[in-house]
Amino acid sequence: MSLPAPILDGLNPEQRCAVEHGAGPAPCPPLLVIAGAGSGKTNTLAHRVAHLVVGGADPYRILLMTFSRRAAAEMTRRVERIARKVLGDRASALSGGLHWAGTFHGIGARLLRDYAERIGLDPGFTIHDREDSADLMNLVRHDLGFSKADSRFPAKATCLSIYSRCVNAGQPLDVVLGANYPWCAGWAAELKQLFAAYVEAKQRHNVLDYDDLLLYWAQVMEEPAFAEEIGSRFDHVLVDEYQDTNALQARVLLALKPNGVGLTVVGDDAQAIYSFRAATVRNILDFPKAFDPPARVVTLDRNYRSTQAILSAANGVIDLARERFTKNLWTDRADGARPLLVSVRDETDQARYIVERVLDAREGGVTLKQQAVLFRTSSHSAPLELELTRRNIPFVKFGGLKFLDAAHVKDMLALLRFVQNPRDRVAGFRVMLLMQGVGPASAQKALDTMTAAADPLGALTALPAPPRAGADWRGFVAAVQELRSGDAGWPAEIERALIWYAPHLDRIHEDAETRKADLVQLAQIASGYPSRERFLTELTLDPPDATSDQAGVPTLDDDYLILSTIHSAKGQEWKQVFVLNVVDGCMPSDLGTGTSAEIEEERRLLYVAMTRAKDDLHLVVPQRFFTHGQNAQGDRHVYAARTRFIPERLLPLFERTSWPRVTPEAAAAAQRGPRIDINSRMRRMWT
Ligand SMILES: Nc1ncnc2c1ncn2[C@@H]1O[C@H](COP(=O)(O)OP(=O)(O)OP(=O)(O)O)[C@@H](O)[C@H]1O
Repeated sequence: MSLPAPILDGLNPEQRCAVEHGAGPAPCPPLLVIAGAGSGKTNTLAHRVAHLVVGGADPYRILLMTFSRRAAAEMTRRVERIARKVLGDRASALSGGLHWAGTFHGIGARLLRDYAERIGLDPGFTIHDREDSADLMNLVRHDLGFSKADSRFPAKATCLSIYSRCVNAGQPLDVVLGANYPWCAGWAAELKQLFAAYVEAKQRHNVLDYDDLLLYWAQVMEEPAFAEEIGSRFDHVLVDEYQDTNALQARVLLALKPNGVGLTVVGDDAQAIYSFRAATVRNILDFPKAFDPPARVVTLDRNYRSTQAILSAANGVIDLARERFTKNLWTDRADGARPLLVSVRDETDQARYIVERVLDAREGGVTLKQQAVLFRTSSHSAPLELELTRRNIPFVKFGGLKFLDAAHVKDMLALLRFVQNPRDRVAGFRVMLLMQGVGPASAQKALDTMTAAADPLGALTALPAPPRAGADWRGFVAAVQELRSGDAGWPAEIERALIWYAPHLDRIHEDAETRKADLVQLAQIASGYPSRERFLTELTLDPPDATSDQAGVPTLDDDYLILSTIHSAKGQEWKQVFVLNVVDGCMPSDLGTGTSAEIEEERRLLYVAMTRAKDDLHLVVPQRFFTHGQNAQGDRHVYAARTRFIPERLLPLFERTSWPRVTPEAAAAAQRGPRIDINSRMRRMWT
């Protein structure tokens, strides 16, 4: 059975090729779909999966890997909708969604837990996010004596980045230092020692970091027996956003399906924006020839999203890229207005301009949610956030401070993680220090005893309370025991955890009440997961990333403007899009102009931002920026130039304007009224 004609007819010939590829009883050869921006990639992939299911593929044997959990959920929903149209109630196999849909890291975590016993891992392992990993790195760095005040040893975050790049890019330390961290090259021997000790510490504490999820998975796949066994669990493996995967992910993928049978990858090299995480566009470029015969390549270059005028400008920008593989996009949508290149005086005017335009559009029937403001770096939106708050315009921001980064949310999660895995030292340390009378030394001592014991919780219970902690300590031990027993059940145990945490929250934070609202939200999120373990794993791997000026994200019925970093805007579209600070220094970012590869990535970022717009696109260019480190009325500023990615020769693709407009009436008014001879006054000053 295949998708019926009315469903397939909605697809263009190339999309249909991608959907129907490999249908039938013969093994399905590998497929690469090069999908330009707005060319219906998500739609096509969803139809392909639905087509497979309708054709008889077992949904439990389909592995779908996307860039975020949100994307996986969206894809599953679409697949279900399409399959249900065809199969009706018989689509019930899909009722729980696709069983194996998620991110590379999430799927890795699940498989590692499944195979934990056989690969020598304790299945109760917990996962460290970047901040926890940096904390543990710091602990180890300190233990080795590298953190002495007089040494210029790299900071913990730098150490972690270096480690992470070695692991993800699969490159030796000296290569990574030479290419990416030349200022740290003198520390190669110490860094090696540090990383070895870091790995040992993770194993002692029974924790894995993000990179381990891929690294361990890749190592498991090196063993032919495991590779065969894991690969044979899936008939089809599909990967979205393949341009943003790294060398390790490609290794895992090729080990899962060495001959490429059942493998589909989708991506767009023009939208590769994650090389700072060691993603490599080579994965997508080298994919076809990894197989013999090479993978089939289907290119989607018809864009359904933007007007021709917006596409022409975006094509113009990406045409100047040094190296390009995909073709220019085309559309049969009407021309539309050229994107605006708007010159404003400074960031304050930029904010005012946007607010004015956003409200105009809303008057014209475009809801706030259909409009988005995009920026290179989270901090760029600060003046706009102020203006929006002042004007009472609700907004939700993506890609900035994460909900989970808030100290109180981290405290609660640390407690749950410690309960899940009492050897998790970073979690234990954080929780213990919340109590009055427990300092670093007594926490260290308690954790050392636990680490050395076969039964760490038994050891904790047997420990005497630190002298000044008394009742607090006993309450803590009782809470940990109770939570560990699982008597309250999940998610009710969150309430129990809160009972323990609330008095500490009240004591530590003046704004405890507002913070409690976040914890209520955390409890709500928790109720969406079947167990403590799944909650902790999924939340660490793909944290909710919206923060708003209010406590909590507005409900779905509310209308709100979207603010987002360009990275977080990936895969989305809006009717009207504003891009902030389209100037050199912000785009390309000062931080990203080291190498020509970095500059190329910044160019692609602008391209990604521009291709999010359906009807109206505004690129805003403030003329000057106030410098930091002066009082509010200070007037020190620097002048900025339009981004180098829009040179003179591209200007005809844009409509240039400045704001606020000087109207003829205002100009005429300046000509009327009293007159003075300013020149003679100046001369008189010296006579
Ligand atoms: N065959 C089609 N006919 C009409 N509209 C389509 C078709 N395919 C896709 N679209 C529309 O095109 C728009 C872009 O689709 P989608 O979001 O899947 O693009 P994408 O390729 O994932 O984009 P990007 O890579 O830029 O995020 C959507 O509004 C979608 O409904």
